[in-house]
Amino acid sequence: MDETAFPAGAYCHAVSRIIAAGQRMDRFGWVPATAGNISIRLPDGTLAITRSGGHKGLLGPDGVIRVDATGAPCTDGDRPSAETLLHCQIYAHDATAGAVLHGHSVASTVLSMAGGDALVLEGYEVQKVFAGQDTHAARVHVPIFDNDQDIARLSGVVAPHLAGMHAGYIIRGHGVYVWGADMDVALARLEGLEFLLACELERRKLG
Ligand SMILES: CSCCC(=O)C(=O)COP(=O)(O)O
Ligand SMILES: [Zn+2]
Repeated sequence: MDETAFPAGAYCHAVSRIIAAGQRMDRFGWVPATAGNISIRLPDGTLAITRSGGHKGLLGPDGVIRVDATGAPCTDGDRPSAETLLHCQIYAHDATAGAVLHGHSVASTVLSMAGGDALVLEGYEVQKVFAGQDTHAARVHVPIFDNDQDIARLSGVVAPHLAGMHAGYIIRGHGVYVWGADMDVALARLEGLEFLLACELERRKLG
């Protein structure tokens, strides 16, 4: 790592934030098995991101690696998240994004498999956690994209929709992507979105 590229300790701080975020997501059951991935943008534009295949609730410092803005590992042989390109795409699209979170909750998985190309959430006080949502009477539109094992192709489908998003997006039968200016904001948005999805699932069960 080029330690001169940003303040000393910034990488270590990012790693500890990612480890803590993984633990928090795990407590909610949003990263079962080896699901999910987490990243932080570093001051030089590179990313600290979870290594592919590890349990995100049990990360150690070795479970986080560094990639460049295109997703290429900074250390030969490192294998970043299989979904790194989706993180890179968000950072490239939004210059203010500082952290990206991806989880596989039951609610996002089940609701997205019920059909449709978006979830529209309305009437919930918690939706005010999203930028531009000043009242429960507004509508939060969360797009749903069909899952695809070809992440480059999937990112091409997501790309034209990024500009209009304020709460993140869902990949069908897979999970959510959420981001924020820093890890605290990203976690608050993830928690807010997952709360809304859990409510929506309960409402539909009530009929
Ligand atoms: C068992 S989860 C399948 C892969 C996935 O969707 C995911 O989020 C984790 O992949 P990664 O390469 O980031 O560990
Ligand atoms: Zn995933």
